[in-house]
Amino acid sequence: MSTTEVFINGLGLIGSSLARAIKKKNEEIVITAADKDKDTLDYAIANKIIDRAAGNLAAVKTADIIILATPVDQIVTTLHELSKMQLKKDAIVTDVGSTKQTVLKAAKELIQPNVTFIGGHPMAGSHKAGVTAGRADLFENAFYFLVAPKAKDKQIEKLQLLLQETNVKWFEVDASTHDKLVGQISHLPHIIAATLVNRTQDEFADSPLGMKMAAGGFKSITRIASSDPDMWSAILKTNTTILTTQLAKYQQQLSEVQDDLKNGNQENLYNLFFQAKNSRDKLSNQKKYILPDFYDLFVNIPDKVGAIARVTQLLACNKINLVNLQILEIREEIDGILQLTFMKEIDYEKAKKILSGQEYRIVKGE
Ligand SMILES: NC(=O)C1=CN([C@@H]2O[C@H](COP(=O)(O)OP(=O)(O)OC[C@H]3O[C@@H](n4cnc5c(N)ncnc54)[C@H](O)[C@@H]3O)[C@@H](O)[C@H]2O)C=CC1
Ligand SMILES: O=C(O)C(=O)Cc1ccc(O)cc1
Repeated sequence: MSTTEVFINGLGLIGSSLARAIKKKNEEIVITAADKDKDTLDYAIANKIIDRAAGNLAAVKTADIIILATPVDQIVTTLHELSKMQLKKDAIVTDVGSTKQTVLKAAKELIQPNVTFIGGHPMAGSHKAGVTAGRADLFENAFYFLVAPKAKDKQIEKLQLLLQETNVKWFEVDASTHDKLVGQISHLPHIIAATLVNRTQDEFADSPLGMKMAAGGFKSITRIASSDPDMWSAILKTNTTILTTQLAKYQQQLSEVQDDLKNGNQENLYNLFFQAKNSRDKLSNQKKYILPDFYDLFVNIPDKVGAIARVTQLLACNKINLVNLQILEIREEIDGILQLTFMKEIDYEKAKKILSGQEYRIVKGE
């Protein structure tokens, strides 16, 4: 039997996590990937996440399974491009985009004989992005939507077998139901988190200390505001009608709270929190389908040339695997704060010990 070939377009958090899961189960499957970012492909080759890096879509021609894992507007563009290319007989094209109606509409152009489109959407991820944040167990126990009006059972099973190592819970649904559901539980919360952060920032425009005093509650409700703007603006663009309605209903609830406050309606205000607590407590009691933890360490960086390079060098020399690095504050003549993100607690602990033994001060994460 010939080796299965997989082509992945977009090797960020989701694309690379799927690649890792595929390789974990079947090392012999050949994975070719394309990404607009060359460093991403270099990293993936160096870390054996994929076998071949492609400069364009040409290699899709020999692929048995094509996975589209770019921001959702780019998935639509790629589907238009694929519809003009000759794909392999019996090829399966799938995607991981967060909206499905727009994607399914574009996929209708894939009318080649024996080519099947299966819309997909894993309901797990993170506010972290990029190939370095991906992991084989990212989707463990998460729901994975399938929207496949034209696919036969055999083809769906083929995709499920390829992604078996992800250990997801498959859930077949139609595109419109999908977009309404994720609009309410995922897209609307991202809009609320982003607007809350911006509103609060505006409120404290003249007193930056206010924002710095934010406590646990503000941080947990706004965690997802750290998500990638490219990805989220693309999601909103492809779920506009549904989100407009959902936002209007949400605004209505906010207005009711405002009225209750103005009128001193304590009973309504009590019920607001009582009902919400009941529903939210039930959610917490469900089995944990949630995101894997990352470990963030915040380090004060002296205002010296090469100080950041020395941190990464120290970590590399001690074989500490860093998944993300972000400069949080850097102003002239003021020390900067570097946010170092680790996937494993052991890496985080080692880094903390090594850096605090040097000239660095751990400012958060102790
Ligand atoms: N991040 C999350 O939690 C989840 C994201 N999704 C969906 O998965 C898709 C990918 O998201 P992530 O992996 O999180 O984003 P990401 O930003 O980590 O990765 C996207 C990758 O696509 C590449 N890319 C962008 N435009 C491209 C183009 N035109 N051609 C080739 N490569 C291109 C980027 O360089 C990047 O490596 C999106 O459609 C998103 O809606 C689905 C479930 C969860
Ligand atoms: O980080 C979070 O809380 C998420 O909500 C992850 C996520 C982001 C986008 C999706 O389409 C599905 C899941």
